[in-house]
Amino acid sequence: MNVLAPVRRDRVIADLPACFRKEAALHTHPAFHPTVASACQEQRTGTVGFKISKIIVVGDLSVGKTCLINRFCKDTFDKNYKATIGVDFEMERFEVLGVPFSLQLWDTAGQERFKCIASTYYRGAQAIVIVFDVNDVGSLEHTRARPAAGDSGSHRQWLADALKENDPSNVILFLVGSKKDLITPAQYSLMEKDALKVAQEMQAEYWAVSSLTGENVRDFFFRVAALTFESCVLAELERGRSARRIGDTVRINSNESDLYLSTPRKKPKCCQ
Ligand SMILES: Nc1nc2c(ncn2[C@@H]2O[C@H](COP(=O)(O)OP(=O)(O)OP(=O)(O)O)[C@@H](O)[C@H]2O)c(=O)[nH]1
Ligand SMILES: [Mg+2]
Repeated sequence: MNVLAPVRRDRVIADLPACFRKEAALHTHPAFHPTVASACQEQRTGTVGFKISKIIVVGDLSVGKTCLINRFCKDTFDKNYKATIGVDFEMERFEVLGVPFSLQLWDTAGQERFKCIASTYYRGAQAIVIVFDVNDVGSLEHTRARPAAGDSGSHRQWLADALKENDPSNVILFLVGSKKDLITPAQYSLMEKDALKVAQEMQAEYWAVSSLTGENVRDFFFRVAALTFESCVLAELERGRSARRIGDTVRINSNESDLYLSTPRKKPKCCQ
């Protein structure tokens, strides 16, 4: 796809999309960070408009990573399982607060035998999306390294593996429960308690989606685009400032409603 193609009208983000659950959100601000909003208004976003941000999507085999990307990018759904071999990617262009912003969505293989190919593409991600199936508690356990009691065998450790190739303090994380259409509301509420705990431990933002019905898919990717954009602009501004004031400490993001972004990410327990 030509990255210079015009931005589709339905990829224009003028307001910060809301989080899914405030208990596990990257932040709960009602609007874009004021510094980001004014930088965009004054066209001081530096190279952000020319960059392509890499988003990697990881998780167990058959949890629905490919379907999630296809629902958003192509508005299609295939009920037949076709394993991803290695990796695949889709490009999506947005316009956020008037600034062009491109995301490269990397769809990786969940199957163990293709994982070594896929993991070579993990490097340089701005955001990591870790997908599990809300109907399969094992796939939630496999998102982090620590095995559940009594769970034996190989553990895929999606978070730890993806973080190994990236700077944990500069990457934003999303934990996504898929196939929400296959679970009853009662079962879902029970499962969500565990998922929120895992998301909090990872310092990830939690979402639950269905690629079959499309529920929350567009809202989720808009939130990914908006938060990745916000973090890119803040990083760009910080770089500009520190270049001008070498030796000065510049703190541009401090507010109590930031649940995760104002504190550097600790190494997750699973990596210790
Ligand atoms: N009911 C339902 N089925 C889904 C949903 N998402 C995916 N599936 C089905 O789950 C199976 C696996 O989906 P994929 O998207 O191929 O899974 P994947 O995570 O990409 O798998 P790998 O490429 O092997 O890692 C397919 O049969 C899909 O039709 C969903 O939201 N609802
Ligand atoms: Mg796939």
